[in-house]
Amino acid sequence: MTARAARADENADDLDVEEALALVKKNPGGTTDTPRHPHRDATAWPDARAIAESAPRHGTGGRTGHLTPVAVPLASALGLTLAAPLTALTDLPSFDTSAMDGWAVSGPGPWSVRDEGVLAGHAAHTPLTDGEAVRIATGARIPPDTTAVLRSEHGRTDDKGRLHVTAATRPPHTVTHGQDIRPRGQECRSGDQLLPVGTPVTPPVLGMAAAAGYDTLTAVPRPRVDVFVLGDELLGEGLPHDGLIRDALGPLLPPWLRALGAEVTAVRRVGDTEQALYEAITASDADVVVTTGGTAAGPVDHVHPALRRIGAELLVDGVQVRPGHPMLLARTKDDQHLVGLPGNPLAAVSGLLTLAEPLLRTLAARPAPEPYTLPLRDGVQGHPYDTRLVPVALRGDRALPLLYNGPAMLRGIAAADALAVVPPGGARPGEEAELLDLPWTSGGIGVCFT
Ligand SMILES: Nc1nc2c(c(=O)[nH]1)N[C@H]1C(S)=C(S)[C@@H](COP(=O)(O)OP(=O)(O)OC[C@H]3O[C@@H](n4cnc5c(N)ncnc54)[C@H](O)[C@@H]3O)O[C@H]1N2
Ligand code: MOO
Repeated sequence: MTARAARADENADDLDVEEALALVKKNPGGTTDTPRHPHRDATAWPDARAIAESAPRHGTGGRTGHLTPVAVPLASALGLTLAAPLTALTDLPSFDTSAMDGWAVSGPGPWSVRDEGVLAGHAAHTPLTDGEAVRIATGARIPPDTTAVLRSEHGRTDDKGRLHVTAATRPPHTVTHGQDIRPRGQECRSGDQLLPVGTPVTPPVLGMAAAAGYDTLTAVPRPRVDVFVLGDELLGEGLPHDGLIRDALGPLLPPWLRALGAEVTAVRRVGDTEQALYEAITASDADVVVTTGGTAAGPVDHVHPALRRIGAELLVDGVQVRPGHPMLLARTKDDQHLVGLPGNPLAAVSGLLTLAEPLLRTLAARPAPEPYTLPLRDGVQGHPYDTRLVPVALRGDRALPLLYNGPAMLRGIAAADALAVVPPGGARPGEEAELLDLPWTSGGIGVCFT
């Protein structure tokens, strides 16, 4: 690795002095050589995720923890979860239907052909008599007493206008009873359950619901999220200057939250005072408040004091993960949670996936992604106590750890397909690592951001 690359691999996970000493000294308060975690109140990474996932079940959400279901027009329901079974409101097809363009025929041929044909979307036709045929389009209602549909490529009319079966049918020259007729109720009967509660609403679910007679779906709504971006040093546009830097999280968080199932109801810059933050949180009626910055112990880190003043219950106060260890989760009201993301941008992404993702998933009743692992192409340096989340690119069946993975850097994650979960102590080349997918790599950018 070049010196430049080594610098790019900087991780704020670089040990602080206290942590480094803890590795070489005996545990000061104990009798063994096992180092004690310097942030003993911090929650282990898997536990933090579990707490975030179950947090809404202890609020007003009740046992399931999800938001109260509502009737949602089909056009707005993509990505939601069904809160009532999708039960057919009609038989499908709702009438006997022609499966092909051709002729509806009655009895054995040859047939005399009626002058007027039958198109899709037209009401009942007069019954056919034995030996009669009528031109019919795919999807058109079958006239009563039709015995089969003869495909247009399997029939020809002679010079007297009589219809014959050509040799092309199998067996040749025959049309079997019921052929190319979709009988009413073939797919379902009115009242049949088509999809159970908990089904994610995908494009085919929308189509199925419309076909089955629905205009709205009973679904769990998207959790409403207010984003408060803290930091008087942040610029909304232009180049950094005079100690001011661009706000990277204002543009990053809203679409990512939407991809996690949220409706982003506000994105606001909040001044670096406890009062401003207190007012912003108490005025919010969102299901989830996400703050960025101000989680550590600096002179303008106001998240903890504001939460104390509100009387919020801290569910997670620091997590044993790098980057992002100062992240927090609080219950601000019975039906409102606050996720405090650290200000360093990759640390904020870590908090988003550790705390916001499971919290939003429960509120929206979305299914948990299937955990999966891949071998790491290169070894990854570990933190002595904490889990590391490291941006990786997926190349074939291996995960390639990316440089520029420090907490203040976005260059690695911007090129990544996933985050690898590296346990304390690190991972060797070829070792299997759990992967957290980024929503757009699995779902496609158009699907997940609508
Ligand atoms: N004494 C300690 N200092 C720090 C610790 C610690 O444990 N003890 N932890 C460090 C770690 S790790 C992180 S991460 C940060 C978390 O700090 P805060 O959440 O309080 O965030 P800020 O201090 O407000 O900002 C940190 C850093 O990030 C920049 N920032 C903030 N918001 C944005 C944004 N929207 N877009 C781009 N960059 C942003 C900010 O300018 C700072 O450079 O604390 C460490 N310190
Ligand atoms: O190292 Mo800190 O944990 O970036 O967030």
